[in-house]
Amino acid sequence: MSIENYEEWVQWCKVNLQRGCCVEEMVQLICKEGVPLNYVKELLGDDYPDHLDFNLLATVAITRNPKVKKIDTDKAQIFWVPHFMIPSECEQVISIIDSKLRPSEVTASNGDDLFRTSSTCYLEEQSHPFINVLDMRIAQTMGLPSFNSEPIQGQKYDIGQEFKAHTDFFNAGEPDYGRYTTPLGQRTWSFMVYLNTTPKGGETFFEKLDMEFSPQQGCALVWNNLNTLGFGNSSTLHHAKPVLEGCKYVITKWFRTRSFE
Ligand SMILES: O=C(O)CCC(=O)C(=O)O
Ligand SMILES: [Fe+2]
Repeated sequence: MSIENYEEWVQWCKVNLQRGCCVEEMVQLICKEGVPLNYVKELLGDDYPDHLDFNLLATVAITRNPKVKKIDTDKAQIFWVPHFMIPSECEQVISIIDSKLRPSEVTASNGDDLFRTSSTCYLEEQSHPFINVLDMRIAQTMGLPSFNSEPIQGQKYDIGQEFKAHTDFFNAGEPDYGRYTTPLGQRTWSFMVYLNTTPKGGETFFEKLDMEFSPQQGCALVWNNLNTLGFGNSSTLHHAKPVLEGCKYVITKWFRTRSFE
């Protein structure tokens, strides 16, 4: 082992493990200090979580499915799934969402009340037989187990409503990181389905890639929020642009690292 401050890192790991700190957050913080991953694994020994295989995560089934379109960029893994749901399925989910809606919340308030103005609801698997079918279809398409992913979330945007530029992963070092990542771990892949074709506006805009996607009924937009070291990929910054005409309905499912265990 030949990194600077080795003994200090050993102590730091010991103290923070004893304090019950989130190991994933520790891994990210040590990596951020420039310590290579193989040393981080050595420092944490048996406490290094085996489920953190981000290379495996980057090669899950959806990345190898010929019916899925890979978006042409080397900065992020983004996929477009045409006809993931048929129109009657979309209509059915829209009516379930309409019966459950409440205004959306953001995970950490940033002081901007207009940051996310859509309405939201959770669609737990047991809430409706079709939601269970959908949950399994999403997991199968991803090639990831659905347990330890978040329940499907439904959202509706009316005219003028949006979700300003944000990333879906949680930032290590931020005050609520531990709370958000316990017990499911970091967010990995985002799987979003457009339930209707919005006549104008409502595009999902990846500003760092200068790419945007218009809501098309039944199509899914899917992206990996992490890079192969497990860090949040800042190129996945995205903005759900304001709806200009009609409305927009989406469902989203976020997978988490602990689904690997
Ligand atoms: O509605 C969209 O286009 C994106 C939604 C989104 O980014 C989210 O819910 O995290
Ligand atoms: Fe998002």
